[in-house]
Amino acid sequence: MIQINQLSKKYKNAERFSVHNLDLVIDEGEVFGILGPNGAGKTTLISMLSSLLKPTSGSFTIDGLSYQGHMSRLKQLIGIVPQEYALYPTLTAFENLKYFGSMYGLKGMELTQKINEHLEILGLKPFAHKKIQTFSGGMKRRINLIAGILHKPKVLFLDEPTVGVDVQSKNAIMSFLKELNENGTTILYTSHHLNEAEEFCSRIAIIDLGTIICKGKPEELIRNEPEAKNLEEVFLARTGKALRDYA
Ligand SMILES: Nc1ncnc2c1ncn2[C@@H]1O[C@H](COP(=O)(O)OP(=O)(O)OP(=O)(O)O)[C@@H](O)[C@H]1O
Repeated sequence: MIQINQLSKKYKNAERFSVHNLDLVIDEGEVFGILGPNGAGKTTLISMLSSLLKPTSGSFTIDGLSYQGHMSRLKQLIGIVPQEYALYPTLTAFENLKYFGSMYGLKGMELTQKINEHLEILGLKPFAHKKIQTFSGGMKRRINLIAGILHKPKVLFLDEPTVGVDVQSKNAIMSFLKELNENGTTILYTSHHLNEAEEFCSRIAIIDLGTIICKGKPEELIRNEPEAKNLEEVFLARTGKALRDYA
């Protein structure tokens, strides 16, 4: 479903590559987790795959399509839920979702129905006509998520979808994502919540300094790391305890 070949990104004036010669294959129907310390290159990788950022070198295909020459078909195929809110604070939840849906060619009754259906599932129906600026972080995360999936993408890219939300919002988001995956959406997701990733992902890659340092099923990674009892212990054993500050 996603084939990544020797993908690299070096930002202008940067001293080092943020993603370096990365190879990865993600199969249809997977929930694939990209984990790594701050600055490891997770957002850079997802932004390239989402066509938001141009690679320095290397290539990738999604469902057999490369971003060169297939941009509009690729955009229809993928959904993006970025780490930063992409919402307009002075518009209502409904107006925001109408805007995002229309960007993907949805309109009329079909769009209204889809918006209402998703607001209902994620517990936001009573707030449909309230402005986003009055929403809590958890509510904004759920709207951000709906904005990324209204067009029923085959592949969904999520950059830390549960950062800064309470347990209730986190549960609502995760059970929604599980259902999406069960209905056929392939998911690529980044998170710093290792327990969540251990439970949610079919496979995981731990990346550091822009390269993959290990990958596999969560249980395999734990089994292969001497003395590790969970993914957090694998993560620390593989990436070390030093702080990761670069600028
Ligand atoms: N626009 C940019 N210009 C220059 N360097 C950048 C830019 N964006 C990111 N970087 C650098 O690229 C590296 C990877 O950053 P990236 O945001 O992809 O990491 P990350 O794994 O998503 O981190 P986090 O967990 O903190 O979100 C970092 O060293 C960062 O400083």
